[in-house]
Amino acid sequence: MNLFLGENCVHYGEVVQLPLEFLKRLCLKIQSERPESRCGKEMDAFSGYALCLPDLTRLQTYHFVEHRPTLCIEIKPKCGFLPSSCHITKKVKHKVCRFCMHQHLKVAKGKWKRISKYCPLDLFSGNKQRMYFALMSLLQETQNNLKIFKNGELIFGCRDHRDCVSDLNELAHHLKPFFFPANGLSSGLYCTRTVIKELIHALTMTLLSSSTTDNCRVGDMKSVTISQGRSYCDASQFSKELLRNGNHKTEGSGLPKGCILYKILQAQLLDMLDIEGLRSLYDRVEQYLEEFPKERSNLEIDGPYNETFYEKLKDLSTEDDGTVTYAVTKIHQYRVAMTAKDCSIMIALTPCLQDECPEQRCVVPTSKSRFVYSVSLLDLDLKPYENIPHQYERDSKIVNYYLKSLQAKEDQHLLDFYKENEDCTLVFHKV
Ligand SMILES: O=P(O)(O)O[C@@H]1[C@@H](OP(=O)(O)O)[C@H](OP(=O)(O)O)[C@H](O)[C@H](OP(=O)(O)O)[C@H]1OP(=O)(O)O
Ligand SMILES: Nc1ncnc2c1ncn2[C@@H]1O[C@H](COP(=O)(O)OP(=O)(O)OP(=O)(O)O)[C@@H](O)[C@H]1O
Repeated sequence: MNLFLGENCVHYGEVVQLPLEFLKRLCLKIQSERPESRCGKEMDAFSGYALCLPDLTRLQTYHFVEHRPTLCIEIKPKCGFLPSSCHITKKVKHKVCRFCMHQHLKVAKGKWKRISKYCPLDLFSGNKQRMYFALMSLLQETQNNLKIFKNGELIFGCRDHRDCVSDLNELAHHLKPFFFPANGLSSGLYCTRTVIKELIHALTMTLLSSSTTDNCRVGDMKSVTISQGRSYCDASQFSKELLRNGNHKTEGSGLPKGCILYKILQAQLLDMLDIEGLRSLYDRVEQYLEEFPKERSNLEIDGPYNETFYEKLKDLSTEDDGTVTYAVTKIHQYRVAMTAKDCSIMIALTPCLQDECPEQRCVVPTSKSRFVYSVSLLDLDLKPYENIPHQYERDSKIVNYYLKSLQAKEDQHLLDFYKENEDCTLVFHKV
């Protein structure tokens, strides 16, 4: 993932050995504090090893600001494009993004109370207006897509599904000293709006800023284009609003090459066949492994995830020659894409003075303040090969449920229409 996303934002951490007794106690402690939906997960307490990562809620670049107050915004942006694969069987997948469809199922299952107005395609559009709408929607309905930390402590967003702190006035109160250090802003609605606007501006700037100094190889790969697919989602509230106002063109200004959203999107786009196209390739590999189980390591299903592995990912052709090699390459690419679709961005911001920090590209100016920032990525462990059948089932569940709720909504509209027009409805009965 480092080669796709750049070493500046990827932290491998350090493998550390820990006493088994300590790990066992830690495991028990964590298990009792897990949100209900994650109780099925278990920490590996028997390996004796752990991964020690830096605290990514803190600034990762400049150490002279180490003791200053820090804000960190964690965003889990999810999948930022509409698939265009010819293997797709349900047309709706070309028009409505996975996140927006999934919202309906999540609300029905009780994972979240309300449908979010956030649409990843707005965030990944590179269009500042659409990005503003996306970030504002995240602030209004954080779900598990937005968290804000102050000095390493969670002050906004969900700790778990029952414990969701998302009072914008309270957030503005926390943010005011960062964005308006000299005060001068009265409190109340105006203040909240102004402070939140400043936060969104700072986030947009960091998400669009390009890093030129890392070893990211996105440029090495032929970039995967999304021109075949549309750049907006039919379910996005932003697009609907535009259409309602008679504007039929949803703009996507495009992302600057090298910015974090561009890199994540490029990695996501390695999913070129969609899970519907991938499923049969998975079956091909499974069948082969049944016959030749020892080949598993030669096919590098479980790594090592090194340069050779990375080189293989560069083959973007989608012409199936019927070989196991082709199937394995597409599976590897899919796993990288899925990882990029589920990772989180940590943006750390620390105030800095006018004459501090010579490298302007690491500074984001706001109306009354100035911040040094660092961008890091979390949750980059490659999604397992074994997940593929599960992904396939989940995909069809999401799409089917969405279609069902769409149909129910249409039926309701029709019913309401008939009710409203009851007086003048002529009904013919067969005699
Ligand atoms: O499939 P999705 O899009 O629901 O993503 C899952 C996430 O749900 P989300 O939609 O973000 O609320 C899900 O997030 P939560 O646990 O619900 O916060 C996990 O990140 C899951 O990954 P893994 O199986 O734990 O490795 C994610 O599963 P993968 O599909 O990435 O394996
Ligand atoms: N290095 C870090 N620095 C700061 N915060 C972190 C770091 N790692 C994780 N977190 C916080 O913890 C949350 C959960 O982390 P993560 O998603 O990596 O756990 P996980 O691997 O999904 O856990 P599990 O699968 O055991 O439930 C993140 O969303 C983030 O808020």
